[in-house]
Amino acid sequence: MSLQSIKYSRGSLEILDQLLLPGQSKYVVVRGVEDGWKVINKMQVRGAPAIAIVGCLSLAVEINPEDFENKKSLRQEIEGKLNYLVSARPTAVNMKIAADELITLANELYKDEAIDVTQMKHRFLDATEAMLKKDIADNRAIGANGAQAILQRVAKAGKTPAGSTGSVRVLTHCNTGSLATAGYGTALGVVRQLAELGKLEHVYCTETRPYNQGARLTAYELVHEKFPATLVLDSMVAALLRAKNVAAVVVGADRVASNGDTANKIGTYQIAVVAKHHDVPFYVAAPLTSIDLAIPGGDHIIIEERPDREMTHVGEHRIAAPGINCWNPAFDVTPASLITGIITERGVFKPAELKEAITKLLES
Ligand SMILES: CSC[C@H]1O[C@H](OP(=O)(O)O)[C@H](O)[C@@H]1O
Repeated sequence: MSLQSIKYSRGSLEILDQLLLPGQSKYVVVRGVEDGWKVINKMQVRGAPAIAIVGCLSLAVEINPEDFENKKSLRQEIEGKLNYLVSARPTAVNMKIAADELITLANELYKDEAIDVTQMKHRFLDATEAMLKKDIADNRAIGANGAQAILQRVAKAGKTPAGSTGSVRVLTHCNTGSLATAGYGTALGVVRQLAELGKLEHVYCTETRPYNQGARLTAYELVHEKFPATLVLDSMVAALLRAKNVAAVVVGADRVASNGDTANKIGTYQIAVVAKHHDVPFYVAAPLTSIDLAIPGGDHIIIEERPDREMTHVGEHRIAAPGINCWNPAFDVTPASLITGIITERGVFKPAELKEAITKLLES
């Protein structure tokens, strides 16, 4: 049983094939950008941060053995291949942000006359490899910030925590753990931190149809960690919040707009509506690399639509009547008005504060 979604050393990249989990734990070799695009598009690896890291590392393993004639050809290769990788899946912004940052780096290295083409390549490889450690560090900070925010919210609301130790029950959706990142996770990182503090009474995870990230991946992580956890159907969320004294909902994000509207796995929006109805705080956990200040609101986010077969079949077994039409958006947008706070590695922000706060952080 492995929770390591990405295995990398310079010149070698493998990803855990998440289409086979939980039945099989099998790694797939990624030899270059074409392989990287395919494993992302097929969702053998998925999760906004993991998509960006695997995409960029697939370019790293491709260019590592190559001897480029000059800096211009290397720069052109980097820009062209990164922009191609962005097309693998349109909704998560992390790959686009990583591509833009690495293209900017390549342009700076290209202009720096003190650096030759070999040094330029190695500086670029260093930058792509740094993403792995940074993501894990960011996730641990998200976990700490999120756990503190939830515990303070519960205490302030005067709600009786479920457990005698002041521990809380939380609900999460989809998979936002080690299998969606370089490790530890975002929303599941908050769950891990609550557990490390001895404050996790119980965690509920939704199955998250049709890819079943919750039933197949989050449940896999929670069992691996031996957390007190229960799988629920997507259709059970209203009954759960009514009956089980859930203190907070914490989910991930694929793209957060500058006003706080958030695109996340399909089903997130209706969970937020139900949480509002039951006065349960609803948190989004996301690194700054998931925040897109270039767009004003959620209506500007492209929502990926996936193949009908992902709905009509479970593996090779057909579960829907042949001939029925399907609508299979992979994400929906939760309006900022339904979001209590956006948990990042640099702090927890109300949606209305987000743009100004992140702008200041990025400027500093
Ligand atoms: C930290 S993962 C963020 C996000 O990505 C997942 O989508 P997918 O499984 O389609 O890649 C899900 O929306 C998670 O919340």
